[in-house]
Amino acid sequence: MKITKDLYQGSLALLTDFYQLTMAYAYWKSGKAEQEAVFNLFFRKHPFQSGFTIAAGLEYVVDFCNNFYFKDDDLSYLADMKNADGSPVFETAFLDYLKSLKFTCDVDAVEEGTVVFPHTPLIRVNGPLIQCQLLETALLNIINFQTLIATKAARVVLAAKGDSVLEFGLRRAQGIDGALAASRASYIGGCAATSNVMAGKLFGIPVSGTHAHSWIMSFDSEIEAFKAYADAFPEKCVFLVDTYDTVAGIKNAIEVGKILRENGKEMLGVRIDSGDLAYFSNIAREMLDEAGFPEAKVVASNDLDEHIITSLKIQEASVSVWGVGTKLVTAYDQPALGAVYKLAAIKNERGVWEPKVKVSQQSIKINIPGEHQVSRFLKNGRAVADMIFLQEHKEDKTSTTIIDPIDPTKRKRINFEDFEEISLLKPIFKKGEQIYDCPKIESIKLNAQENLQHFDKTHKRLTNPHVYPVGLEENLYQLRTDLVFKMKNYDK
Ligand SMILES: Nc1ncnc2c1ncn2[C@@H]1O[C@H](COP(=O)(O)OP(=O)(O)OP(=O)(O)O)[C@@H](O)[C@H]1O
Ligand SMILES: O=P(O)(O)OC[C@H]1O[C@H](OP(=O)(O)OP(=O)(O)O)[C@H](O)[C@@H]1O
Ligand SMILES: O=C(O)c1cccnc1
Ligand SMILES: [Mg+2]
Repeated sequence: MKITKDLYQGSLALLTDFYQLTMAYAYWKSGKAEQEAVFNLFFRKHPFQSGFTIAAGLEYVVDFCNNFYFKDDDLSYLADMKNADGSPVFETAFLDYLKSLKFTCDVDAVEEGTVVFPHTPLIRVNGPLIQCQLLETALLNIINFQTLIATKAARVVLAAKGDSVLEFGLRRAQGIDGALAASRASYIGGCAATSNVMAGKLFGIPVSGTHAHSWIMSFDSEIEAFKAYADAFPEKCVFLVDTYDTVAGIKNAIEVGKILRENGKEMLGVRIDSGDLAYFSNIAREMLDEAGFPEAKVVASNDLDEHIITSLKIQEASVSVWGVGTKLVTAYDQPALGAVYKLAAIKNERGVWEPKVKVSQQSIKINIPGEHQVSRFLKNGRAVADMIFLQEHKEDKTSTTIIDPIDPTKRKRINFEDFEEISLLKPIFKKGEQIYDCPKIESIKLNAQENLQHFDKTHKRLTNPHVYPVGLEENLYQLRTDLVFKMKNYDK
């Protein structure tokens, strides 16, 4: 689908921070607009203290880049902006330049659903400085949120250990767009369906659901409500049993289940939305089994997340479908992923690439200079390490050492012939032309599942996971160290 067309009616070029436009103007004014640059989008820490992150949002980025242009009304809005002295912020010649601006960047990115780690670029943009700069805010907005939610969903789904997880978040999501993007990302992360009908239509996600307490309350009795629902939806009966008394509710559900069966239909299950979910799900399971409904499912909901689901599993709750809303779509325990977008290299006036670093007191904030590639090494289908490197450093080598970007005492020797090597960054745009077909959401979801299977369970543990090694190829590590020393004047 065309996200900008269907959701936003056109270009999103103004979906940016004002400072991107002021920098763009100043780049143009100082003659730097067309200077070639490389920017990397990466995060520094997994969200939720997770041992892995699931990349998501690329289809939105592709659509954003394809529709990256300034409309006439965008330009008149900018033309009306005034400085304190009443003069225009942007001169007309610059606005004319923006009007004729065409997206001409190369974009390489990891595919949606890929398991990713701190420091590795999720997106690499190579092109005129002004364009690279103008993409920053929107790319971060898109990737930060969808990657965050896909990761949360993957954790919830891991906790559910093969049970279906339904995403019920729309009513508590962060606004309309937050809800839609969250439903999409939740599906990528492994949810089986969403309650969000518009997300179903826009993204091709399965839609499902049960019914609410209001349905029961609108009748004189619970059993009448169940019967009426069964009349309307004989194929889709999941009865919400906790409006008045959960045990009595399960009895009523069984009674109506028997009527359905007499008519050749099967009750799908019951939903419990309050109280002790371990206690009531076990009672429901026993009562359903005893009454001859072993196939009927027990659905649980009510402020669930991966930790409560894990606890309920440990308590041997008899839940087989989990409805998860608020804590999933709002990423309740960590509401933002902190991915950043940093200049990594720039071509100087003599046409020579210069790698760039931002020096920081905190070593985690020192970026990695240069135009990177990322390789994942697998042995017998199991991922063992990721390597960030510069192409020219790897050529002619049969082995190398990778070095942790934060703790140089952590190293790993890599003999290339011992591993299957996968290149994570795929070409998406070449000189502004899209050369990548965005996969269907089903294959993105499958990609996430297959990717996760490559990782040892110790990395997928929800608490205190084992850290997966990601390192800089030794020459890149040296380049970065030398550059930091140079910028800090340590060599003087
Ligand atoms: N056996 C259990 N072990 C751990 N957590 C549970 C268990 N049963 C329910 N929970 C969780 O405890 C919390 C209970 O919240 P709360 O007290 O607000 O719900 P409630 O009073 O049962 O329901 P409601 O207010 O919707 O009628 C929910 O997050 C729920 O998922
Ligand atoms: O709990 P969540 O993970 O967000 O899942 C969605 C919730 O939305 C519905 O009720 P709602 O919360 O609107 O009302 P209730 O809590 O009074 O049942 C549903 O019954 C779930 O409880
Ligand atoms: O279909 C449901 O059961 C549902 C949908 C949204 C929120 N809570 C529950
Ligand atoms: Mg609730």
